[in-house]
Amino acid sequence: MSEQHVTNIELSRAIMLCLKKGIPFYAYRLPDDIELYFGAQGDSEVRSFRNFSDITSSPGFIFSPFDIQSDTLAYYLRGDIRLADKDGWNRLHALPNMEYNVKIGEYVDIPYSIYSEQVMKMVDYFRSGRLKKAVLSRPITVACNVNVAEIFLQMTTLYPSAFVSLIFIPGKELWLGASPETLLSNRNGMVETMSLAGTKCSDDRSSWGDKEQDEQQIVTDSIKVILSRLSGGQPDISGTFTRNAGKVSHLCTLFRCHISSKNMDALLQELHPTPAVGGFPKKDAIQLIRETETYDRRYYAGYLGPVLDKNNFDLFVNLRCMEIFSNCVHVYVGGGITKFSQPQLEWTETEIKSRTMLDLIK
Ligand SMILES: C=C(O[C@H]1C=CC=C(C(=O)O)[C@@H]1O)C(=O)O
Repeated sequence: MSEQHVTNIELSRAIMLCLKKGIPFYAYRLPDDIELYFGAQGDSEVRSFRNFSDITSSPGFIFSPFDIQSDTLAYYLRGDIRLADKDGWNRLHALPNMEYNVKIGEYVDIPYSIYSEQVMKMVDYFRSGRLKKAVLSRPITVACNVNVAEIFLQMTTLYPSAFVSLIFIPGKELWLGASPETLLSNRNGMVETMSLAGTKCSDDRSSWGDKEQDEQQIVTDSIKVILSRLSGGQPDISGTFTRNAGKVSHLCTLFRCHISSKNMDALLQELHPTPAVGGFPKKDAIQLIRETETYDRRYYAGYLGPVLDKNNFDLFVNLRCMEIFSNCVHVYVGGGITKFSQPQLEWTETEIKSRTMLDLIK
């Protein structure tokens, strides 16, 4: 997306320097790409993001929560200093130490006994016909002290087709992830998105079951309606195929169409959260999630990604991610629940998904 080129060593050094000095920064590697990108903000005041017209300075990075009605802020982190800029290193070194507190994480695991009750509560809703699908998630806490730069680089090797990212807002947020899911990618009005749902182990060669096909079709139908309305035409839609995402595979359908810039904010608002992380119908599903889950998702299943300018950006769903604290990490995992769901199978699915992150920290 831009002209810069950063080596692993340069990136590691920059990450460690920013963590030590309290400098807000982001780092990422786009899916199926090899370039590493890094941007740091020259001051500590990270502004909120409401819509694309707020973006007056670029490049930068959007970091938005799952529940945009909640108190959790959506941020736009400016990439004032990039490593590949001629004087990037010097400018980074010249920044003063900024004050910040390292956050301490709490123990927030959800045991199977609670999780299975939550699944059954949702299944009852679906059987009574009020809703078709909702995504139930849970945090997993691991006591550890991670080397953030090392894990970020390992992720880029292990998950070549993922969006690998790291974002640091001193005293507030430190998140790492390897997302398999594009939310919205824009190249001067030509937008792409995907319907990604249904999960099996990547070495499972059996054909997809009804439950998986059904839950992915719900996402596909919902995206198709939104794109058709906002583009005023029919989007190009790929066939549905199996997409590998490390330890797991998903069903995937790709969409492409032209959207005018005046409709871009509306498109983002309507797409997020797709039924791949929220549910369907959207408003009722979000309400059911609020009533059922016993923790706050905050940025898990939100969206994030680089902005080159208002008309060129790549946003991904914040999945297969972890939040890093001084004493532990929280890994977040979820799965689509429909009337066909069985608690034990859903639990196992979240266990397998969690390996994407857990294998790197244990
Ligand atoms: C909600 C997650 O995955 C979503 C994306 C792909 C497959 C999913 C599923 O099979 O349920 C989920 O919709 C997660 O990984 O936490």
